Amino acid sequence: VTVFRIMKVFVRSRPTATFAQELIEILPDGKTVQIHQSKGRRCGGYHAPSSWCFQLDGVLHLLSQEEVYARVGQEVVLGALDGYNGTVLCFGQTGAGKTYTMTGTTESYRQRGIIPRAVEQVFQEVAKRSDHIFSVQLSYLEVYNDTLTDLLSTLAGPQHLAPREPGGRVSIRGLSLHPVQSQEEALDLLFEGELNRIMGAHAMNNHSSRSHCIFTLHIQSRSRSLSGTTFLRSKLSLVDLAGSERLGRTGGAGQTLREATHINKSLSFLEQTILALADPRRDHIPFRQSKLTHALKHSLGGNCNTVLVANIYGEETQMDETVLSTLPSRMFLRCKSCYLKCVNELQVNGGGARYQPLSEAQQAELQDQVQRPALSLSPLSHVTESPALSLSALNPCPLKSQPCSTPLPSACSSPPTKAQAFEEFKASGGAGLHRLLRSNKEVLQERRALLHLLGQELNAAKRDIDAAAEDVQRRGGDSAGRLRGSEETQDVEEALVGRLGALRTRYRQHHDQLGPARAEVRYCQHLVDRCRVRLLSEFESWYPNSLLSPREVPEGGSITPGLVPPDRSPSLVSLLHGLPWGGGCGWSGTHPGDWGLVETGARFLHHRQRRSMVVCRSERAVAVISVDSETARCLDVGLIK
Ligand SMILES: Nc1ncnc2c1ncn2[C@@H]1O[C@H](COP(=O)(O)OP(=O)(O)OP(=O)(O)O)[C@@H](O)[C@H]1O
Repeated sequence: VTVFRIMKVFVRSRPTATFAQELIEILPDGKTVQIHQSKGRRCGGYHAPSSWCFQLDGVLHLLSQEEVYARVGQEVVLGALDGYNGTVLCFGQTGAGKTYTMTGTTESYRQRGIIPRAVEQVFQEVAKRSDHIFSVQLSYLEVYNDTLTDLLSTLAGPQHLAPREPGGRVSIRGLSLHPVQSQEEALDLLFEGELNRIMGAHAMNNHSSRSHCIFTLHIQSRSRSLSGTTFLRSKLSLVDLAGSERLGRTGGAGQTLREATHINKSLSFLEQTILALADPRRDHIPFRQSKLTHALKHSLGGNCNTVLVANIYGEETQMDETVLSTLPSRMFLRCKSCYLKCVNELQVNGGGARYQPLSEAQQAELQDQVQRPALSLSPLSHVTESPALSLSALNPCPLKSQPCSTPLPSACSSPPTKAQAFEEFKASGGAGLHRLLRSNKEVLQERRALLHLLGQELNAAKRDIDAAAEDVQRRGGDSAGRLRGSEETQDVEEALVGRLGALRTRYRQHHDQLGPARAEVRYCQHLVDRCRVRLLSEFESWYPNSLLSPREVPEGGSITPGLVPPDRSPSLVSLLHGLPWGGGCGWSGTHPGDWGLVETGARFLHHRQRRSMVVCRSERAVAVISVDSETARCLDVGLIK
């Protein structure tokens, strides 16, 4: 019978200024949540009880990343180093903080999540447990629309493909395993995978939050002293599940609907699998129902420490999603240490949310999945084939001539170069990201300076040790020749030896700080790289849109500020020349079909139906001009001084 070694369930709430404390009540024991619903409110096709009470292993409300890790991650990591599989799994609605919990934000080192902290702890423990030989390998897998992608397949260098062992510990054929010797190496791979995920998401229409991600450390250890002891093997799986959403809520069609269907189906299968594992009467566990559950085989049942973190977004508008999709999921209800008592009406309602019955087509697809042979991995071709997100992408577009710097009415057919457009982007749509990049760079510089200082101190300590050791040696020689046995000599020697000991301790302390400091610099460097890639990739999607003609933009669609249609130029030019600051606010495109950038800070705001709004700014005033797009007549000018 498969049982969980330890199963814990936590709820983590994302902080919000409008936390619905009337509806979500956290009891003082820190382990109980009561959800209150207005009576008779219908949720998902059944009458919800008016009040639900969840008893958990902990409610992580307004806790820092460090505190969350201490409650959620530490024990699982220690278990993994002792040879027990461990899994931490975040689930919950979109935007509730799963990725924040698992990986953390790009904003600061302090806000790093469970994965980087677990990596840090693993290597700290490995260093401590010097009586054992450890080897650590790493894999990073993404499951999107029931397709598996190896997020580290792009890496050159030493890597192993996961073997298909007869006993079947690793069952995903083709998944690359990367040996890692240190925290830094492991974090490198984490960031590499994240980068691939971001770039893949960019290439594939931003599905980053629509995929499940499994970051796994494969740990193997053996005692150094006991010969003949067997290797202990364990897997530490850190799982960031795609956001659960009800299909109706997403309101999507086509790809969005397909994604949502896949997500919900795979989450439903995961739930069934966990329920089956938690039920001692079950002898068959349906791991092969979906790629996600297959990939998590050995990371859930058996001798596994499993921690579920239900991320919730505690705003009133999110209540249905929180209550329906996250808390009363049956997985959540029946897990060993989590039981639910419905204060009022649970028995009447039979408890638990019900999933929609599967349609015939869905059943057929499932049948097909079940019968499909072993999983295969799709190569990450979309990543490598996507346009390179490097600075070369910012080279001026060949179609465009020199930037126009002459004020109108001189004709100039040059819309902004790509590099200029990038500057514009950094000041507008990408301003937040650009600020973040700058602040991350500052943090990086600070950490680098600290590391440098530490290195210098370490070198100084080393020099002092060498000098003191020489001194000890020299005096030892002297005393052997001349002063042997005198009390004074013994005192001096003792003092010297004491000093040497103190210097060595100082050296060791600095040395111990060096590893984490290096890792921190690496981490910050990666944050900077990641921000840079994000900025570039967002620019790449912004840039073509910024060249759209308002006539090509669907009604009500947004137009990137900065560009105005050239065939409106005569009226605009005269209009702009009529403004209080004269012709300083010119604009450049005049060729039909071409586009011009309004210079000197004038911006095209939006175009709706027949109206275009242009904002021009000078040092003295701001003008908002409304133009009829058909006749190019000025409809209205507003001046703000
Ligand atoms: N505990 C928290 N403290 C501070 N900010 C948070 C917290 N949880 C989430 N956030 C912020 O909320 C936003 C959404 O979080 P996140 O991306 O982690 O959600 P998610 O559940 O992973 O969403 P998705 O399912 O779409 O991937 C992010 O900007 C994140 O930084």
